Amino acid sequence: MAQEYVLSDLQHGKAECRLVTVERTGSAAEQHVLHDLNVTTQLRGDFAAAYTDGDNTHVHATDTQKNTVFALARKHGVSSPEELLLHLAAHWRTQPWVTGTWFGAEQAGWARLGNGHSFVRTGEATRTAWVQTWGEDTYVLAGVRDLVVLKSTGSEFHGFPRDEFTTLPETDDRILATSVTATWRYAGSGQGLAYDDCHERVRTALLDAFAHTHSLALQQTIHAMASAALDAVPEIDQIRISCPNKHHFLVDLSPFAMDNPGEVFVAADRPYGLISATLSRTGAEEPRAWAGIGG
Ligand SMILES: O=c1[nH]c(=O)c2[nH]c(=O)[nH]c2[nH]1
Repeated sequence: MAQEYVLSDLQHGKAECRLVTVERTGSAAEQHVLHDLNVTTQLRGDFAAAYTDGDNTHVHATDTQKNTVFALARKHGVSSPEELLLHLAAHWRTQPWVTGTWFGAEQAGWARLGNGHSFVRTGEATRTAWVQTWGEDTYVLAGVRDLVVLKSTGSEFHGFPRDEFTTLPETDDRILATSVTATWRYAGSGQGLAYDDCHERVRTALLDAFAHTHSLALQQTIHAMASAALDAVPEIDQIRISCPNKHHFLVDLSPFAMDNPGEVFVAADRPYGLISATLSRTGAEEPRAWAGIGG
């Protein structure tokens, strides 16, 4: 007898559409506005026949989805990654057989080089955004990744359990370094907000909290950063932060008859601690909003 299996979690779309737009003012001394995005689309819906029978009647081709990214960028412009994704969601959620959508974007930064049309890539961090719909519900999330920060003092780690496998010494002064991935969810349906401004305020809150928290654990710093973001930006309801602990170990220079009073370190790249948490306003948990969103 043939086995019965359950087919689920069907989605298809185009990953990593590299979209670059140039907003032109048309004046003689043009100040172009550049947007550099990496957009991924995913549709959920009644697509089972394509998997079971190769029947593509309901399949909105991933090529069509890619074209829609570029066409809607032309039609609406790209005022922010969130707004472009909301236009994509508004388009696709009304198409036949589509019951849900998922759109993600990463934005690379470009800084001006003075003449209005020349730019240099800023490597500091990548801005991220997601819009997803489940039936009538819309969720807008945004974030930052690869925000690399370090403090050369003001970090301790002690009081942890010791057993037969523990070798880590306790410390009251160490380097704390990490690469912050933070993702936040805008309250309610998350629409109609000043996304660039919100992004800047969250980023500032995260960096200020990192700098000004005297850290007893990276966990405590993560909590301080998340709280600072929720305090500073009422437009957001939840924030998830994930941080690798980029260990810096004091080098033993005693074989060379040298001391090392916290000045020479080896930066180890792996393994690394990996620590994360989500902080939500009370009652604001929305697990569906986070489906398919890492970090
Ligand atoms: O801030 C830290 N948190 C940990 O959980 C941990 N574990 C570890 O080995 N070092 C650290 N540092």
